[in-house]
Amino acid sequence: MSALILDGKALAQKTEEALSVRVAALKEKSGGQTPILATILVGNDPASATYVKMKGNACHRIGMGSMQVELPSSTTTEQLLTKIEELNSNPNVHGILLQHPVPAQIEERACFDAISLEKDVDGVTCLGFGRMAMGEKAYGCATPKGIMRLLEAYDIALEGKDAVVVGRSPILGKPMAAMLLNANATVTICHSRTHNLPGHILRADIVVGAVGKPEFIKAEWIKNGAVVVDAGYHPGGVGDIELGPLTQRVAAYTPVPGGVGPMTINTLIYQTVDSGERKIG
Ligand SMILES: Nc1nc2c(c(=O)[nH]1)N[C@@H](CN(C=O)c1ccc(C(=O)N[C@@H](CCC(=O)O)C(=O)O)cc1)CN2
Repeated sequence: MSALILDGKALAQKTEEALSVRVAALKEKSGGQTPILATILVGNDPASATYVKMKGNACHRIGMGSMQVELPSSTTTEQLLTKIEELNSNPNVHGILLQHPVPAQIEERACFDAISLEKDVDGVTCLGFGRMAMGEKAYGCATPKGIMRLLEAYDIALEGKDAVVVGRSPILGKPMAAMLLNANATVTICHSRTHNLPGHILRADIVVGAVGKPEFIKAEWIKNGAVVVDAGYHPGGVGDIELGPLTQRVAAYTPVPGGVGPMTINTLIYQTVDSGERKIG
């Protein structure tokens, strides 16, 4: 059996074409206004700098504006909150992205939650999470929402399926589980204290690797015919799941790179275009 490749890179590229059309229409209608995403990078973590740059490039490709805010590693929570408030009240800004992680002295949760709901296009606020989990309108958290969009594009059935999410972080594992539950999957969340992790994963029709540890989830723990989603990306181009032997015996899988990562950025800009249309259009 040869598995279906859930190609996030191709889907993101295709979606960008449609987003460019929407941005151009908005620009025409408003006499030149486009949605604008404000990105905030605190400190000098090279990976974070790369991701923020990739987000700015994606905005540029679809003709949308971006505003890059760069703050030093010594930034305090209060200083960051002041900057977020400034962006909340700037009518030209339609989405705000605070790149995670921030330096240790900053209360990241307080800063995420300071982002106004209408500009929370990265889906990181408690309010947005709560609304999403309750089935109310809110922008989804970028990576899990990107995964849901990818599964939908490839017609992967979720209803009644056993889904196991490995990882419980606030911007990945927890919202992923809530989104799968909203799609009527039967969801198990596994984490560092889970007993018999292989046993849980072996039952899964859908496995989501969201632990942030290279090849932590072993191929032998995954049953034949499962759908494998890997949200990890580590040096050497490996994810959280040991993929190699699986490609011949699972139903579908996300490649690393080129699977979940591009959908994270695509979902961020997709939701910023939505936000821009609400304000400008
Ligand atoms: N505020 C946020 N912070 C972080 C998020 C997030 O969604 N919101 N996610 C991650 C990092 N991340 C985006 O910020 C991200 C990671 C990886 C990729 C990606 O496209 N990776 C490529 C490979 C990388 C490359 O080509 O250099 C891939 O998988 O194909 C995009 C976004 C943590 N922080």
